[in-house]
Amino acid sequence: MLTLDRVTKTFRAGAFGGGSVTAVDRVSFSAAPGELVSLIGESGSGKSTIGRMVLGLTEVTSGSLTLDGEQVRPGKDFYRRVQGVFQDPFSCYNPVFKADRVFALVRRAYHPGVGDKEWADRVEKAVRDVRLDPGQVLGRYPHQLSGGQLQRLLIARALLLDLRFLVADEITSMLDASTRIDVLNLLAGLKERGLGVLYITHDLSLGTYLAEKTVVLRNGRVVEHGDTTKLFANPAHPYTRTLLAAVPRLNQPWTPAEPVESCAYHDAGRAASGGGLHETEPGHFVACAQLPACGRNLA
Ligand SMILES: Nc1ncnc2c1ncn2[C@@H]1O[C@H](COP(=O)(O)OP(=O)(O)OP(=O)(O)O)[C@@H](O)[C@H]1O
Repeated sequence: MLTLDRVTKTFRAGAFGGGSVTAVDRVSFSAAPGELVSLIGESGSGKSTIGRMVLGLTEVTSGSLTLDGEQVRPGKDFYRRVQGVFQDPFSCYNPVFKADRVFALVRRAYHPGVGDKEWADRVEKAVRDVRLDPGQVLGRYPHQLSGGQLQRLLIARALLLDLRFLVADEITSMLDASTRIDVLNLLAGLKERGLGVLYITHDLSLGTYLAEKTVVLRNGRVVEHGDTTKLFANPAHPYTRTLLAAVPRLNQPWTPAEPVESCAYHDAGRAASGGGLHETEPGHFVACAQLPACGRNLA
């Protein structure tokens, strides 16, 4: 179980590091084994910073982030259980080495005692598990493989570890529509094996496809979270409603949501109960309970 409890990340920013940016502000949610949690928000809302903290790549400034009750401690044992897959699969491979060198690196680091035949069998199984034909992909250089194939090889690489949790950060944004669905189906298969997944995306429609839970972020804060079906059927926060209404149209520029942070109730709500989230229905939480007041800014 991944648990974030009021996790905050502040970066130093500005000339000589004099200023600071709060990229993530008291974010709380959890992801159980076999559950996919979709983290949605526009650019700069803090999604990747959360993903990086879960992966132990960025330190938490305050709050608690635990996996199965233990604080995230980057190291070999941790990365056996937690892995990340990112947007640009090409950047994860060294172009001068064959793509399946990523498997050899896993073997060297985590399974040095496994014999050649057994390792080859494990690699073949992992590659088949991500619906690739080993004969078609092994022994090839990255430029000889498609983005979708490379992305799937990275997931296969993760499967060779005792994986409990996967952070998938915009993994489908560089893929064409049909490959995107293939990769999403793959994530669905991983969930069925009991893997927890944090699925980071700015694409609402992809978020709903697989996620049990959705967390909507804005400027580093959770504005709404909960059961995906409930949240999409009955979005309570004006920002979520704006996101849902903002389906791109060919002849219309996308209009970003108006600020709602000035809403007095929003701040009062936060003060009232720490995280400030109000349960609008069982399993559905919103950052601001006096919604019409917030909505005023969006009217
Ligand atoms: N290392 C850093 N130093 C200073 N500020 C940072 C750093 N990393 C991120 N930020 C800031 O934190 C905020 C959140 O960034 P983050 O990359 O988490 O957003 P995001 O939602 O993932 O955006 P995108 O969808 O564009 O990737 C931004 O304002 C960003 O400029």
